[in-house]
Amino acid sequence: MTPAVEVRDLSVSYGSTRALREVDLVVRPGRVCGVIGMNGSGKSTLFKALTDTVRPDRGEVRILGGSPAEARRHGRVAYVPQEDGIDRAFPVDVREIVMMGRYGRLGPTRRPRAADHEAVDAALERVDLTRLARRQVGQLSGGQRKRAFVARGIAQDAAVLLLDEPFAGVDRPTEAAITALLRELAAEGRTLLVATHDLHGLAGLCDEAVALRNRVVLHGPIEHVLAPEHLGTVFGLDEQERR
Ligand SMILES: Nc1ncnc2c1ncn2[C@@H]1O[C@H](COP(=O)(O)OP(=O)(O)OP(=O)(O)O)[C@@H](O)[C@H]1O
Repeated sequence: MTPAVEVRDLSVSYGSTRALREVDLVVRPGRVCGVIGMNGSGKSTLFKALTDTVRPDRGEVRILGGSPAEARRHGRVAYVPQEDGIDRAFPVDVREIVMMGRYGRLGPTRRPRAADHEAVDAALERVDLTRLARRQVGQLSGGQRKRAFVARGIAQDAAVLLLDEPFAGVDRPTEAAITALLRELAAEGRTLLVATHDLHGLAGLCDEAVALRNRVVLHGPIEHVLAPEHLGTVFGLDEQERR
């Protein structure tokens, strides 16, 4: 089976800062993989490599067997940001955010067709935001905004979703609702990578996890990575103790 995500010997730097070194990672379709590590451990850089927004020093990245540029062009990969990067004062509503997931499919007129509107309606329904479809994005709660961006990925029909801190700032019921939704997406065969520095909530969401400290320090089933004896490896406590 072609892996959903395949990273071989990937190294990325920003000037003299080596953000990722010699990373190998294979994630099969339909899996939810946590990408865990402290601030600065390279999680965002890995996502940038998967979305073709950073140039690696060396190594190879494949999304469903193709290059990240192809995956991006065909809308196979969607990014669900932690902070949405949209000015809260910017006049855009939930429906328009979700419609952005269809942009890659719109013709030269950029005018959405019936199929695009239907896909947006279905995505809104799925994340339970139908009733807030015309709400300005600046007037949403953090949890609602996250769901709007997950809906954008659903409308895009992306096979691979990259989620940045999906539980940051959301309450427990919202966390449970987001977890259930993400598990459903995985059950449909989509692949999810979930970046976080917080281990909370991962056990119920992820099948597996990779721990980064600018390189892969651990990768395996979620219960293995979260085992108490591995926390030192995941967070680098073993190195601190040796100092
Ligand atoms: N544009 C940039 N220019 C220079 N250095 C950068 C840039 N982006 C990231 N870095 C550095 O690369 C390393 C990895 O950063 P990255 O953002 O990938 O980590 P992260 O795990 O996503 O962190 P966080 O949890 O804080 O978001 C860090 O040392 C960071 O300071």
